[in-house]
Amino acid sequence: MARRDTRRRDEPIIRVKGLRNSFGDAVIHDNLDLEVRRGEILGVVGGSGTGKSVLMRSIIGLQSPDHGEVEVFGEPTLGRSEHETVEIRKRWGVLFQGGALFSTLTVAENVQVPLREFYPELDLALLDEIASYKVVMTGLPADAGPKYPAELSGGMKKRAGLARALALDPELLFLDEPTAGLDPIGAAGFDELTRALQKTLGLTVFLITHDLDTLYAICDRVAVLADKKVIAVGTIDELLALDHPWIQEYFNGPRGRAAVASQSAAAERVDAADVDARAHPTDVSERVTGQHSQGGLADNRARGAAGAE
Ligand SMILES: Nc1ncnc2c1ncn2[C@@H]1O[C@H](COP(=O)(O)OP(=O)(O)OP(=O)(O)O)[C@@H](O)[C@H]1O
Repeated sequence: MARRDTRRRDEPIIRVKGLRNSFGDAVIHDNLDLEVRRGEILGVVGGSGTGKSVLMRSIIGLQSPDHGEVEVFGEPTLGRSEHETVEIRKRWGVLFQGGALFSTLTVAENVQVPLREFYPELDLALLDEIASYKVVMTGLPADAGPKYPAELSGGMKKRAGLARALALDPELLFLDEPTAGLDPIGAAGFDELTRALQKTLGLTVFLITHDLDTLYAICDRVAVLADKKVIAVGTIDELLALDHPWIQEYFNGPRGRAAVASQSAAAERVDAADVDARAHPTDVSERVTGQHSQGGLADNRARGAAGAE
């Protein structure tokens, strides 16, 4: 599924311009602009109901905005048929809130859904092989493939959803609140996995989250939704320099401060782990599953979460 992309590396992968969404009289977005750069993890934050999921749905074509422009990989997506956007949709993967697995399908069958949709010519043996690979890649045990979602923990469901999102070897990954409902260790493990996948596979990640630890641990930039638009995009330090009440309260409140403390401690551990990793290099699959190093950040997030309470 290798593709040749002739676009310049510094062009945005997602460009949203003048977006407006409403439901009846309720205007959710008005003149919203956003650009997501190639290779970054962009965190998307905002109060509940500010329209983070509606924004993601507008980008991936599940929501028809009133007006505006959306380009993904340099191609417009709004107002085009499923058939016209098929080549674009093959290049992204989506993890919806809660995993959104089909409950009547096994984990492996869930992973195979996008493969069957976009590559109906693949035979069963190859589908099974790809599904097994994606399952292991997301840190699930190899025997998770034949299990049904009801047999999985919350964290395993998220990983299974991620395995499905990665089925088509996407360049762009959409994650909607991936750590919601996970305990601190599970959440830290998922963050590490996301970062390892992004680095190893060269992914661009659009990540909706309320989780401050996630923002500090893995996001390159953060976009803030408020007042029906993206009011600011930048690194957390850049956002902290802005005099906006919601931004100040969000990042400088008790949970924000706890996340900073936890992240500083984690960074020291990661530095130490990097030195160790250079001395004892591991192979790519181990790096992607993140299984060899899950302890460090998880321990610190647990301390951060405890400190935030
Ligand atoms: N299909 C729909 N019909 C009517 N209203 C909708 C629909 N989808 C979303 N909304 C409304 O749009 C607003 C934004 O919803 P959205 O799910 O994008 O918020 P969010 O920022 O992701 O919130 P949260 O952080 O709580 O998940 C909410 O008021 C929601 O009720």
